[in-house]
Amino acid sequence: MRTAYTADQIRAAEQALMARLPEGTLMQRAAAGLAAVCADLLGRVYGSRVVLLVGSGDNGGDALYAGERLARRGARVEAVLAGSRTHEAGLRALLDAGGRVAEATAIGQADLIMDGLVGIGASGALREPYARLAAEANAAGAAVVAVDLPSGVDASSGRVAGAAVRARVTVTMGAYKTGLLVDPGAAFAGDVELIDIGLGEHLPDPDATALTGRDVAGLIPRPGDESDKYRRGVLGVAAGSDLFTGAAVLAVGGALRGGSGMVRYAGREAPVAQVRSHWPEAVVTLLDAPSIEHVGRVQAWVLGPGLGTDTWAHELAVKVLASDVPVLVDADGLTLVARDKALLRRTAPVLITPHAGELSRLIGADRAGIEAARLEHARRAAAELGVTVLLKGSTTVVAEEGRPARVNVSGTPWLSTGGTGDVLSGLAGALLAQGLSCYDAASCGAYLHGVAGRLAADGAPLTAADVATAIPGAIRAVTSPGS
Ligand SMILES: NC(=O)C1=CN([C@@H]2O[C@H](COP(=O)(O)OP(=O)(O)OC[C@H]3O[C@@H](n4cnc5c(N)ncnc54)[C@H](O)[C@@H]3O)[C@@H](O)[C@H]2O)[C@@H](O)CC1
Ligand SMILES: Nc1ncnc2c1ncn2[C@@H]1O[C@H](COP(=O)(O)OP(=O)(O)O)[C@@H](O)[C@H]1O
Ligand SMILES: [K+]
Repeated sequence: MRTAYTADQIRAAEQALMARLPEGTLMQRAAAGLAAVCADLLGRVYGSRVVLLVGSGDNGGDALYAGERLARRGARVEAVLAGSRTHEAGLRALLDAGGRVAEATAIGQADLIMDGLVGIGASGALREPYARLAAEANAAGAAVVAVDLPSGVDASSGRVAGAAVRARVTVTMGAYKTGLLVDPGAAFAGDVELIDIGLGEHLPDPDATALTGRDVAGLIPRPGDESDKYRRGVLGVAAGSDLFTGAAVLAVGGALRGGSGMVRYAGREAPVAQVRSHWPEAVVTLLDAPSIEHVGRVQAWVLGPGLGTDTWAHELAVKVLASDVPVLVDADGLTLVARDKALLRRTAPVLITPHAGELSRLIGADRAGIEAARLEHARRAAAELGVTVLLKGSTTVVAEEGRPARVNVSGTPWLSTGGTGDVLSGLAGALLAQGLSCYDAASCGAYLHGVAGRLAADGAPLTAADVATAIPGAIRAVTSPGS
């Protein structure tokens, strides 16, 4: 599991560690790791041109000491001093090693640019001349290596309030910062290399985590010798309408690949006909009234994809949410509960799976604001609504009160096509039906959905149905990697 921390958490851990070490030790560890990554990127250090963008704090200090190391190996290292102050000892070390101070025009000549403008000490949007230097570095065409995090990205949230450095690689010190895992920040970070500076035992519980394939493999159930279809969990799907039949087909498609023992589909005439013809495996109930009385026992429900928002759909939502099993609410189900939030007050768990637009209706925030601060809004929704939230988008965030947010980056932008969300709701619902908590079902579902998206796309457009088809391959990839 990748663990990530806020700037305050990192700072506190650093202070605890620093108190036990001779002054400057941590910065030398950071600089050594940073110089090694830069040397790798350069291939040949001797004769290469390296430009350091140096801010007034210790982030600039890291850059200067790393620059010193590269200069000692024969690189031509130039420091652009952006702040009103400069880390003095670092600058002296660089100059002693043959580096020099240069104007910003040097940026255009660089083979590699090191962004040491600001790190975890930053506050607010980049000020001048930092913002201009960030833009020049982005325009230069050289590989940009961000020190600790790309300047302009908020370490704790991933917010980008103005100009920001777009890094090829970010060399982060001691531990991941939450803002490196969450968009928009994550998109600026490039590949993130973690340098161990010994913070380990001083770190508190993480602010956010990201599951790895191995974590997912450890969490998802596998059938045992004694399994039967009922014991493996039965999922109910209440989705689709006469207008939107595809959503029902896709949600059931995702559900059938998610490992539950059985999928029961309940709906109106048109989606029932479609689900029957696509999925002989599903047990289908044609509802002549909005009731789940005759559907049979299930261990969890998926409610909402393509369901419509009319009175009939509302009545069905009321019945599903009145059940005593976990319910995943998606799409039109979210519109229904946004109108009538009392529906969410139930004793069994609720997992909601909105995209930013759907979440905006639920918590009265605007969509762009949610996309700019995904973590904050997912957490706020979890707290206000008392549910687990899976916020979809370029980075998926799973938030639940009292637990670190889980961030998922296994996906691909090819997933941004109609219907993939319906597949996700079926898949995550199937995991709920197998007994996973909302938190685990959401984060494992998002992870597998992302991997399935990658497998389905393989560099070209995909359809939502392709994603559903690729789910078993994704499960195989995490449970038996290399096979
Ligand atoms: N303290 C240590 O021993 C270690 C520090 N480390 C490095 O030190 C960094 C933190 O250093 P600092 O606490 O000195 O802080 P930073 O170097 O991140 O930035 C603080 C400086 O930037 C200025 N600043 C803040 N926001 C700004 C903005 N929006 N626009 C322009 N200027 C802005 C401030 O005036 C301040 O002078 C870490 O990110 C990491 O790179 C690491 O080397 C690990 C060890
Ligand atoms: N840029 C992106 N990168 C990775 N995944 C994405 C991106 N955009 C969307 N997705 C994923 O694609 C799916 C889209 O779901 P959703 O918005 O509900 O679409 P629909 O309602 O058409 O099914 C979600 O799982 C989301 O996280
Ligand atoms: K930086």
